[in-house]
Amino acid sequence: MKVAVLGAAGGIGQALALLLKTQLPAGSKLSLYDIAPVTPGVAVDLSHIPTAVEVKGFAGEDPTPALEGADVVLISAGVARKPGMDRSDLFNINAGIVRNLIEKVAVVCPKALVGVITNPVNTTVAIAAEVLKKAGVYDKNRLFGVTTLDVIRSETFIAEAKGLNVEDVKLNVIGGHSGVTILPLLSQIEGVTFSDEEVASLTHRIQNAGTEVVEAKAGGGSATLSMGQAAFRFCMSLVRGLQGEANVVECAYVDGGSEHAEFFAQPVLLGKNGVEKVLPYGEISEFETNARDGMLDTLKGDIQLGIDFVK
Ligand SMILES: NC(=O)c1ccc[n+]([C@@H]2O[C@H](COP(=O)([O-])OP(=O)(O)OC[C@H]3O[C@@H](n4cnc5c(N)ncnc54)[C@H](O)[C@@H]3O)[C@@H](O)[C@H]2O)c1
Ligand SMILES: O=C(O)C[C@H](O)C(=O)O
Repeated sequence: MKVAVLGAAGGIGQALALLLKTQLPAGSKLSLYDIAPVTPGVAVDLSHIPTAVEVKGFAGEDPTPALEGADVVLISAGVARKPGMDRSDLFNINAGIVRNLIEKVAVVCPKALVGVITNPVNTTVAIAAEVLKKAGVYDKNRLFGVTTLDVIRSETFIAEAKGLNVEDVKLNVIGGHSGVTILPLLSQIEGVTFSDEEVASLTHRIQNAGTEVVEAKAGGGSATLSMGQAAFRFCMSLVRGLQGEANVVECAYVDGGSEHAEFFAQPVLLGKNGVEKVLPYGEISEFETNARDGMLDTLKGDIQLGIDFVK
């Protein structure tokens, strides 16, 4: 199993690389790429940790050596938000970065499962899809927008608010990954009830949790450590699916034939070819129905921006 992290010298990349070095299955290869010259050094640093995972680092303009033979590619290359910015403000810089990296993926490892972390995810995933289509190698089952941070935040905040064991909180978060497009399905959590006020305030907190971190870091970036953990969880689920494990399910932003939008975050069953099956997200409340329907113009606009960028 070979996992490549693009953007590996950054805040997310380094946290993710550490988790992967310590917890990928024995015999795996971890390949780190970033334009930053420090990247081979990050790999040397990690290589002193005694695990059976081989780590190599690559810097410079060309990610090709890092991508050769990759089964999974995770992309966190790009710029992060500062206070006062929306994720969409990152489009001007990050759209081109994701396009260029995916062009290389299309040539070097077109069968890899690709997880896009770089914001604005609602748009960068559409960019990735268009680039892969242009190259004639698009497989919708192999491309994912990583929305796992919304899931782990929901689990954490709900457990805190309701005094639950966080291990027992399981839920789907659907839609996309920004503001109103993030929709946690609180009504589906078993064994708890929420007042209307709790639903409104928890939903709002989950939708704005990225901004909560951006403001707390006061210009020093956005979520990196929690995102490292979220990307790690998602990557391990991809790996477990590739290895043939049954019943591996995660929510992710995929081209899954949704009636709502071309890309939509919902639960997917993972397997040897990426998405084995797009799963229904189940019954939802009236509040959630209104929130879902209300997000769609925003989500579709974000997706169209990505399609237009490549065309
Ligand atoms: N999907 C999510 O839930 C989620 C969560 C947090 C952050 N993010 C996004 O992830 C991205 C990275 O965040 P971060 O905090 O790690 O930022 P960071 O600035 O710490 O790291 C980004 C890294 O990307 C590298 N980079 C820039 N251009 C590159 C290129 N062309 N090729 C390879 N590497 C390149 C930089 O050198 C840097 O090391 C941001 O766009 C951020 O908004 C997404
Ligand atoms: O909010 C951001 O800009 C980063 C990330 O998308 C997050 O949700 O923390």
